[in-house]
Amino acid sequence: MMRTRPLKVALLGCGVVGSEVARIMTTHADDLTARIGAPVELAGVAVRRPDRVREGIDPALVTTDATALVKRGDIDVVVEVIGGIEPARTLITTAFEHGASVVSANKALLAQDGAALHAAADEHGKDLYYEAAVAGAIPLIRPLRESLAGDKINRVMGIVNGTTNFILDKMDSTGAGYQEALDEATALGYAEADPTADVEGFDAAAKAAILAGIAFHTRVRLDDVYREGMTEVTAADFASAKEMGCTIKLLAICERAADGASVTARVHPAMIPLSHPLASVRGAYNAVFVESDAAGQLMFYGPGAGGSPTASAVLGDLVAVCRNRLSDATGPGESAYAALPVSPMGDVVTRYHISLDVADKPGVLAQVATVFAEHGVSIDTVRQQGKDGEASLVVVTHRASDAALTGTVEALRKLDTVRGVASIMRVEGE
Ligand SMILES: NC(=O)C1=CN([C@@H]2O[C@H](COP(=O)(O)OP(=O)(O)OC[C@H]3O[C@@H](n4cnc5c(N)ncnc54)[C@H](O)[C@@H]3O)[C@@H](O)[C@H]2O)C=CC1
Ligand SMILES: N[C@@H](CC=O)C(=O)O
Ligand code: NA
Repeated sequence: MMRTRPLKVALLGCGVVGSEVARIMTTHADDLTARIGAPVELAGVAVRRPDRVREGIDPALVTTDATALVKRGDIDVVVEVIGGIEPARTLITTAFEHGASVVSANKALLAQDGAALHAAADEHGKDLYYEAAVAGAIPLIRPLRESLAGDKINRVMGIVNGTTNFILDKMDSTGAGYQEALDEATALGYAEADPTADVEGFDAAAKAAILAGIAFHTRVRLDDVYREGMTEVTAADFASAKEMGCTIKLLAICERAADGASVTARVHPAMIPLSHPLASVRGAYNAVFVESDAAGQLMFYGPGAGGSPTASAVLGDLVAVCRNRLSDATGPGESAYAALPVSPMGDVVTRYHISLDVADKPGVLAQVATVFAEHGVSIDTVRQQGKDGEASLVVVTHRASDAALTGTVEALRKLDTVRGVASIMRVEGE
């Protein structure tokens, strides 16, 4: 049954993502009408700089008063793509209060205040959808929230930040410098307004918090996620990785503990075997592995950043929310019933690659091996090579807890024969 009265959409932000959302809404108008069951029209576009020309957008729709737009009372769906915490948070809750549902791409806000925003949506009987917030164009939120709702998810691991994957890929494959690769990613529209969010791991950590919350039916906030960025990754690290038959990726890893009684969420650079599918993820692409009891291992892959890919996810949510509005229904809200504790990073068990600068003299290797043994960390391989009268000692461990590894490294630093700890990197994907 086709409705003729259009559903009204308010677009907040017309930047990299918002401008693509507006473009697709226009170019795909007929298809959207057929798929939704009613026309959908842009009722207003909130911007910061009204003087800029926005191709394909009626200037009469452009306003700098986003608050007045969300308060109109006749808006069906607010699409929030301005980013940041405020005024986005207030605009979203105001939208719910004035009868609108919300589609957002704002992972920073959802990781920080997702529970409160879901509560506001529930209070007003409205939808809050955010497929675009994690892994760009890749359908991941809805499969986790809906398709796998009958399964028990145990692990979500992968590359969820396009900017850093673009940089690491450039550094590894072309020898490009860090800043050069970051500048290119920014020019291509991949990076956050402040790229520190990308390179210091905050963006990936926000996404990890969102993924863990949905996968484990537990509230996980940004502060619960262990976070390391990729700014310390060096050409020497890539060389070490190559010697191991690995490359380096910034990974988000969310896991249910073996006893199922707790969960962990972490973001950090890691060595990945070249034989692992994640090793071949290029540019700003993302790839995420999901492991669950019944489905086994699933892989999701696609563009993780960029205006058009992200707009694809926003439009998918817009169609779903519009359909819900027409049938006076809402989709699934927050599910946090399991309320599992989030364990600290020290409880995480994985493998480690440690590079030490040591004195090249008898007994050093035995000393180092004893420290590992004293902390219960089993050594898998050791490689030593002379370096200017000293030596470089590379140790790869078997699986050990992060707490045991931290204690080992602290003890190694105290040895007179250890000149320094050149690098520590986790080894994943084996
Ligand atoms: N760029 C990407 O590849 C992706 C971005 N996102 C998220 O989408 C959101 C938007 O990102 P981008 O489009 O890349 O950022 P952007 O900076 O290109 O666009 C944001 C726009 O919002 C405008 N704006 C800021 N405050 C405003 C206000 N109070 N009222 C009206 N307009 C305002 C800015 O002037 C800017 O034009 C962010 O939350 C980001 O994390 C999510 C996935 C991918
Ligand atoms: N800056 C983000 C944009 C998409 O979420 C990224 O690089 O992944
Ligand atoms: Na997505």
